[in-house]
Amino acid sequence: MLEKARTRLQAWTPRTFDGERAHAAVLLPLIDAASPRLLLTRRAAHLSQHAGQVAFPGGKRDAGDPDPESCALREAEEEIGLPRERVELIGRLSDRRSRHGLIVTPVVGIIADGLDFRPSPAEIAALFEIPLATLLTDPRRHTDVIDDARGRLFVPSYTFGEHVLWGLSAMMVVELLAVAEEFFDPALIAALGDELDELEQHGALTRAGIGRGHAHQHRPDIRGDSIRWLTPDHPAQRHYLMTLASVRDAINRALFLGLFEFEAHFARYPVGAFYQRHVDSFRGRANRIISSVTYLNRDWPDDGGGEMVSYAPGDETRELGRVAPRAGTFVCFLAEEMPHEVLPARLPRASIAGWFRRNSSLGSIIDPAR
Ligand SMILES: O=C(O)CCC(=O)C(=O)O
Ligand SMILES: [Fe+2]
Repeated sequence: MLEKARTRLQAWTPRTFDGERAHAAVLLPLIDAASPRLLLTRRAAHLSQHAGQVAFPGGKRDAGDPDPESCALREAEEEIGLPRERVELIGRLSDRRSRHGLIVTPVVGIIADGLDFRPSPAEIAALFEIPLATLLTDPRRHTDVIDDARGRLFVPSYTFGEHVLWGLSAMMVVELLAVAEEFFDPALIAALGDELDELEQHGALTRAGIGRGHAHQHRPDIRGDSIRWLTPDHPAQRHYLMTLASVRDAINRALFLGLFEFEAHFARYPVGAFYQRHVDSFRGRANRIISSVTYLNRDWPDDGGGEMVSYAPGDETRELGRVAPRAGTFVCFLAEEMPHEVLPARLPRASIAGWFRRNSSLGSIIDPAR
């Protein structure tokens, strides 16, 4: 598992705060064991900031720290007595802004099992470890709704005995799990890619349009992909639909969204094709609640283009982020909220776009599937 985490973190582009230097750093220590564990601390009760809270070892950058890694390693050495030469750094996660306005860069490191820590009583009240496998079951006790400069965030709060892991540290854990864990088996992604190739060779794709029912029209100036709806008749497609049904259940458990159905289509964007900025559902008019996209492109080059660009809900000019369409990458977002577009690609681009639906009719408007 850590082998994968290593390669996946290396390929990950964490978000940074534009033009702002990170002012603090923390170390997420991953203990190398058959079932890897994450090492956490509870800060001493008498500290001036974040007293008694669960956190990763770390702190503010010194003049002597050339980068966030040096800062995190120095702090970990001071706080828990972890010698820096015992840490194999494997990557960074996205910067986070603390409640006090501090920008924190998380760095991830692997350490051996059975190291002898020496927590500093001045700073640390307790050290504890949580298996990644436990965190992957999403054992949240509740969900905190946090309004942040980037929008509203739903952040899990986990309780482990007397320790509560929440806030910034929980966000870091969620990102680590999302990056390090391979959600889809690469063999499934490859099989889906092969099925799409085959459908294309048999002329089974149709040019995608925009609008539903009578309003449906082909507008290659707006979107240039060709599609085919997934069916459970093919093993790989069935497996994909079943996996997404488990995602639906997990989302319903955590967020009470009442998602009911899932529909998805393969999409092939020829070289140079794009999909202009749009939202996938119009507020109150339809029942697509969450959009999902899974990319199928093996060995996608850094300069391949074809990124999906997302924009801030309510401010379509503010870019939120870009996702390269690399095989196995999976994205999910609120269908009515988030404008997004597909940039032209240098190579044919393959994906599966899907929607979790709520089954409802609103007055006289009955929203049909598709
Ligand atoms: O392929 C993508 O990245 C997004 C596709 C999309 O926005 C859509 O099909 O509605
Ligand atoms: Fe879309």
